[in-house]
Amino acid sequence: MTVAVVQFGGSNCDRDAVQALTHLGVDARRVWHEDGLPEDTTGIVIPGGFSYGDYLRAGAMAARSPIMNEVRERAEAGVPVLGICNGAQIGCESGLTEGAFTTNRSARFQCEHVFVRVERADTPWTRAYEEGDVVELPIAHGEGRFEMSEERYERVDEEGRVLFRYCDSEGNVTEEANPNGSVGNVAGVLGARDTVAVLMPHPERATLPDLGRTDGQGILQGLV
Ligand SMILES: NC(=O)CC[C@H](N)C(=O)O
Repeated sequence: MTVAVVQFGGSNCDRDAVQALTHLGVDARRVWHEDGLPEDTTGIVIPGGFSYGDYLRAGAMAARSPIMNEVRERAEAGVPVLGICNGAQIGCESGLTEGAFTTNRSARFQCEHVFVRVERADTPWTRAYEEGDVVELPIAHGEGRFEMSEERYERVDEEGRVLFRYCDSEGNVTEEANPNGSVGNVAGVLGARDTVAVLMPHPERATLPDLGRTDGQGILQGLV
């Protein structure tokens, strides 16, 4: 079993993802985007960073790399795909998930800890949690505001595609707990299949015990 952590020019969380997955006993390796996905890929992580310097729009250029065609094909075949932060932006830009990530309401880069509520506990990414659980994770982004039209958001919500919502420490989804102005406090969404998910917070930065909290471990276990 091999999880491919796809690296673009400007990715900077690829090593962190490999290290966190290795800690969980997963065989994970970095794959340079031009090299394509290895035949034996059983899971895919699109890691965080600043692919192509966030020029144009964060994730827009990496989404057009040919490897993303392979990622889409594998995703359709049921291979689990997780996009984290810049990887979430690439996921939306490449159509793996709906919506878009735009500039934070603050118009600033934000690096802090947030709470997110588990909205669906019956997915590979959230098996380790109960619905309504509050998970503490780090965020570090300038373009993390999840956006889509109101009608589309209502449909996505009704279809149960919202995986995590920003909340306070008690699990209340409030405007104050929304760090970036995301519609519906959405912090993470599912793709067409439950095996595809993208999220702005960084579970790989909350997995190694040496780094403090380990709330993110369960999310990465979705790749196992
Ligand atoms: N940590 C990240 O992946 C950052 C994502 C992106 N560069 C942004 O600032 O929004």
